[in-house]
Amino acid sequence: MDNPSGPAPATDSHLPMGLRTPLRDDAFARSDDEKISAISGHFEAIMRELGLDLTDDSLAGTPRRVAKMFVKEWFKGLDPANRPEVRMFENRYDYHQLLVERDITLFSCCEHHFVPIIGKAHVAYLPGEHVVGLSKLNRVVQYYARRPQVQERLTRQISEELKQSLGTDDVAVLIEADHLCVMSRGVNDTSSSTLTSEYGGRFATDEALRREFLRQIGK
Ligand SMILES: Nc1nc2c(ncn2[C@@H]2O[C@H](COP(=O)(O)OP(=O)(O)OP(=O)(O)O)[C@@H](O)[C@H]2O)c(=O)[nH]1
Ligand SMILES: [Zn+2]
Repeated sequence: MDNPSGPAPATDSHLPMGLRTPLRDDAFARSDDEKISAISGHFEAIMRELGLDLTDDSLAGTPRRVAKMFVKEWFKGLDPANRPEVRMFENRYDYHQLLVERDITLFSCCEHHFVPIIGKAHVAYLPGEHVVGLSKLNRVVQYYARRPQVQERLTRQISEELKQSLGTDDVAVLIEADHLCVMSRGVNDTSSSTLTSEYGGRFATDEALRREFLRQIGK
């Protein structure tokens, strides 16, 4: 959704300072279409500098394609207008055991190199008086993944959002991901992967519960 110019809610104002994605105050002063036009021009300059011929049929549309991909797909989680609404339902089933949403597809982008981070997120919580629609767990993961990220902050942002939305500290998040910046350049290591986790409430204190979560996600 485009933001008209004017004050917009600051991204992550609901999160503690240290967990917020660093953004300028005027981050949403321009509409998505204005950003796509500007980024397209900047990316065209990069391609020119690399010596590419922008009159080539196959390359001509690339600057705009990349700009659109950045604004509308890869980085759409920067815009608070895209923050998913997480509605809770009364726990009529009286279900209070572990609920695990595992193997959530995760596409993110390394904020140091602007190349993909690809992996899976596993999240769990202990339902109290309310339960959440399952897809909302996936949506929360996707919202925070679709930003320039480091895996540690992504893990904690998802955990904090779920604690607030679900109204409980009993939340677990584990992310396993491959960083293309490690695989395709620099150390060029294609076999290592990165695991991060955050355990809140009873997951932090109850080792048996944590073990059960890890067993259920196959760890
Ligand atoms: N902690 C953390 N580091 C990350 C993540 N993604 C990438 N990095 C690291 O960020 C670091 C950036 O370090 P620099 O030394 O400035 O960059 P570089 O010269 O490209 O480093 P090399 O990758 O070692 O070639 C690298 O070590 C990356 O592996 C992440 O999600 N979390
Ligand atoms: Zn990187």
